[in-house]
Amino acid sequence: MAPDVAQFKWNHHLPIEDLPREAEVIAALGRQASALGVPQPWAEAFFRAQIEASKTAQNELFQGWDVFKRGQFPDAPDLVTVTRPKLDRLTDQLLHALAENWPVLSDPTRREDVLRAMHPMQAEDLSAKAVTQAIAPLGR
Ligand SMILES: O=C(O)C(=O)C[C@]1(C(=O)O)C=C[C@@H](O)C=C1
Repeated sequence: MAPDVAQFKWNHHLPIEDLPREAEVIAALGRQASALGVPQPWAEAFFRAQIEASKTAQNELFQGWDVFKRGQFPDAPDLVTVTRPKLDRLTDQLLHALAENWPVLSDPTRREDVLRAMHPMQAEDLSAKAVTQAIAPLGR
């Protein structure tokens, strides 16, 4: 999703960081998480990490586009009507997956297993920095 978000922001010369949006997303997720049995502080830290990883990925894209003086992306989807609703659906799925797997995620003796299970993420189209940020809460 980060490239869709970044392309729209590039086209419209918008900053990558949107703190009011972050606060809104985190507050809503914290409430929903606790209703599903995932402690609110843990859920907030987890989703904050996903946001940090997203900003890292977007900044890395911007840096490359700056170097090559990239023009507009003609096919960038609209952030408000297309990409954010998609992100919201994905985030909701992620929240339910966390709730379902909470017994394992909250068991300190399973921490190594959880981190090992995240290894395939390294092969995805994300920098090591973004991956490390995204999975950090799982090792705490
Ligand atoms: O919705 C955006 O504008 C995004 O870049 C996504 C996102 C997020 O991960 O939720 C990430 C960074 C912004 O500061 C706000 C939100």
